[in-house]
Amino acid sequence: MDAQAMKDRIGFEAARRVDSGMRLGIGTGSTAEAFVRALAERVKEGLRIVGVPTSERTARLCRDLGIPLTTLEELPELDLTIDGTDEVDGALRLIKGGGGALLREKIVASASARMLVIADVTKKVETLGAFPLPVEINGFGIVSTLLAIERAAGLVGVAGTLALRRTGDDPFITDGGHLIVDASFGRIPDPEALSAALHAIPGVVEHGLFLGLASSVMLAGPDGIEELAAD
Ligand SMILES: O=C(CO)[C@H](O)[C@H](O)COP(=O)(O)O
Repeated sequence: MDAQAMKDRIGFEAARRVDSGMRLGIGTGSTAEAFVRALAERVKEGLRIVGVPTSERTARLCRDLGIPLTTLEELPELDLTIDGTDEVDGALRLIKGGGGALLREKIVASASARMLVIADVTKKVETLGAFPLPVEINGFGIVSTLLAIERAAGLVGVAGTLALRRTGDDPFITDGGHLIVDASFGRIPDPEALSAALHAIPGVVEHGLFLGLASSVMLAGPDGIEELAAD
């Protein structure tokens, strides 16, 4: 099964977990898009849901496919968020933000009673950190913020290069108008400590460590779907 077929399979399975009447957070990325396409088919067949998208990109796709949308202002509490991930460990801790939507993704997941994560098996890791950690930062005082990130990381035993994310020659700008720094720390032995250290930096808007948010994870592989659930 090729990569797209695995995404389509997991997207289809995730869409089956959605019940009529649900208030749904809708994730961002290629796996989330496969879910959106499968969800749209169910909506056409009569499934009644209302979704809150985690990015402008997802909002556009949902609108094109006829999925009813609202905002968190209108609907501040959701039943379920379904989203992809860049990495997941055995404790269901995630690194997200490869698509640059981590801030809205985290706000939406935090407003949801449950978060179902969908991915292919290659995203499962022993220890988080092979995927560079996206850190969303304010545009003011970037150099000071980068130095503070380096210092904070050092205090919790990680180090590595920081790269400002770009789109061509220009900095990548998030839906919230911020910048993203991709931090290649390698192995992150204590994600909770790193999360707290990054949150203490004023220029850091949010980071891509999603800790204690995922309730379950469905991983598609060549032999079928593996499911991991929080204790
Ligand atoms: O966090 C994300 C976007 O900010 C995505 O969910 C993550 O990057 C996974 O994307 P894909 O399904 O395309 O591999």
